[in-house]
Amino acid sequence: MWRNCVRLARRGLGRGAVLRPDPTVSRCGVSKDYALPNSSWSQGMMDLYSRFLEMCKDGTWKRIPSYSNSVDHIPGKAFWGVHSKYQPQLWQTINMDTEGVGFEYAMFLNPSEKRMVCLFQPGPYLEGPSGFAHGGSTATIIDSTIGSCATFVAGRVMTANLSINYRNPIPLGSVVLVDSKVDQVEGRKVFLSCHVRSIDGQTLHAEATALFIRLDSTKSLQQQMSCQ
Ligand SMILES: CCCCC/C=C\C/C=C\C/C=C\C/C=C\CCCC(=O)SCCNC(=O)CCNC(=O)[C@H](O)C(C)(C)COP(=O)(O)OP(=O)(O)OC[C@H]1O[C@@H](n2cnc3c(N)ncnc32)[C@H](O)[C@@H]1OP(=O)(O)O
Repeated sequence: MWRNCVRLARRGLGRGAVLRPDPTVSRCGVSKDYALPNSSWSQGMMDLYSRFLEMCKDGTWKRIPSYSNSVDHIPGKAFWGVHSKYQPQLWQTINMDTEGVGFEYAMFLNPSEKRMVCLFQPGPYLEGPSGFAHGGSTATIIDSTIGSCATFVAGRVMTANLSINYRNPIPLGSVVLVDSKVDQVEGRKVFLSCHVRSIDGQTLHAEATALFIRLDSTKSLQQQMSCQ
């Protein structure tokens, strides 16, 4: 909002002027795709990213952009925009304006396999044990990847259960592949699983299972979340 105001001011609009939204600016800030290469990405991250981009060419995989103001870019049934106050600013959690310090990532969807992968390079702000990623940051990237996969098949979902086994710590600055897939859909329940591996596939860092519940369309998100 503050950045919107600054922009309007820069466009020379004073008090009383009719304010038309700048299409490049959302309610929540300037639209920016955070899941694009930047100078903090290691060669390993770049190589993996290029490999997935290559696999996008025949349509098997799709790159998922990441804006902090909307999740409506996830293909499929996703649509969150109706709940204005609670419109998810999901990626605010993981998108940081300083490159390289937090979550550097890119997601790719394989629609026919109902599979979402995330290339993830954790930065120094995510430190838990000295030199390694905090388990909570690993949980966040797993939840975000699995959640995006669940969103693709079921639309508006929330995590009901997330179970993670941490097998090997993730060194800060390394690159791992978070690989998630839908195992089963039963009514409103979406069961998924996920593996986090080093890019050479030799190290299993974590494995997870999750249950996501599609939100009841007859209830508002506010009712469902018991707030207001
Ligand atoms: C401010 C809004 C921001 C929301 C952001 C969320 C998503 C972002 C948007 C798009 C997604 C894009 C990408 C996704 C990326 C990341 C996702 C992050 C998601 C989160 O970070 S999200 C925060 C943590 N998450 C919670 O804060 C949930 C708190 N919770 C609840 O809000 C309710 O609990 C809810 C809605 C889950 C269910 O409530 P409900 O009323 O709709 O459904 P109900 O309780 O009737 O359950 C129906 C059937 O599921 C079974 N069931 C339910 N829970 C179970 C469990 N834990 N274990 C085993 N079975 C379970 C029941 O037993 C019944 O089964 P049956 O039908 O067989 O009887």
